[in-house]
Amino acid sequence: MSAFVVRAPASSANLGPGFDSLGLSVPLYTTLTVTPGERTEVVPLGPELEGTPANEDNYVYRAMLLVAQRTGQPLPPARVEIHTEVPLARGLGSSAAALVAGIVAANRLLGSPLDDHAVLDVAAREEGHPDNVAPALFGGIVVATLDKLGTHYVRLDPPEHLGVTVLVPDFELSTSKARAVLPREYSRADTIHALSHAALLAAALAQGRLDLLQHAMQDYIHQVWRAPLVPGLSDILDDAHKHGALGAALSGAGPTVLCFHDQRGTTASLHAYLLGVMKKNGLTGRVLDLPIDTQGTLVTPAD
Ligand SMILES: Nc1ncnc2c1ncn2[C@@H]1O[C@H](COP(=O)(O)OP(=O)(O)O)[C@@H](O)[C@H]1O
Ligand SMILES: N[C@@H](CCOP(=O)(O)O)C(=O)O
Repeated sequence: MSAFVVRAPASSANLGPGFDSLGLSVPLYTTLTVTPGERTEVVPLGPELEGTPANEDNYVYRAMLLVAQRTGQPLPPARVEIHTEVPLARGLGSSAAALVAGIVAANRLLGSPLDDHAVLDVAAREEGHPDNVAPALFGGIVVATLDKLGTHYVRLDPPEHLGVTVLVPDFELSTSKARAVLPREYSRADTIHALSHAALLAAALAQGRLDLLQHAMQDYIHQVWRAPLVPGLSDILDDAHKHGALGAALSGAGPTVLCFHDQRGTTASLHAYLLGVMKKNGLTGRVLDLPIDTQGTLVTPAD
């Protein structure tokens, strides 16, 4: 088998009330160059991956082994070079991109015994929720569930003109730490609020109802609990729409914050506002405008 490249995108999960069930992909990529050979080598490259293990403990390699376990076939030896543009532990799904890329690479090495749905199921079970891995695999916006019966999903093409602005602070927040602050139980009122807003948000995204996003993205399931971990988040959720955002949410478990914008307009005032909130809170970071990635994970021949 010749060498090949797997490219998996970053993702922004939850989008407010779609906790563990709704996400979209953005064009920042984790790339694996896989060269079948005599022995296994894991080679993390570039500054973002400094400190990640260069051996079989690497998260990408552990993801590859999941396919061997699922199929009962041993993983053929290969050199796996890993590069990523996704900032780690910022709420942009770096672990999901690494997981999906590893699973897709191993599946390819084994002659593709798993179809796309099975790849998603392996990834979602490992991650524990499907809202990052589904858009990382399929691109676009994905609504997904994971339960005892498996993983189910609907992929949506992004509405025309819908763009994303992300504020990526210069500090890490691990997903496990940001999950640990969530309550174990929710009131009936908060549950109904979340269900109705997540359903409205999915329908609004499906029909391109950009006018509904600001309202539909209201959430009391996770953002209120995580706000103390992300200085400035509450201000942005309350006020970003006054500066041109169509809606705002904590991206995944944070600390990145996502705003939607209309690509036909300018985001200059939104950028100035977001940078100002960061400065007011003594933080540094960057603001990026990104389209929504529609390709998901791609496999191509290596040069
Ligand atoms: N390309 C990669 N190679 C190896 N490990 C990775 C890679 N991307 C992410 N990881 C692992 O995932 C961790 C971040 O995962 P997580 O806390 O879920 O944050 P997020 O997925 O939001 O970036 C990193 O600290 C690292 O251990
Ligand atoms: N639904 C999860 C999403 C975590 O996303 P990540 O990009 O922070 O890994 C959660 O909110 O915990």
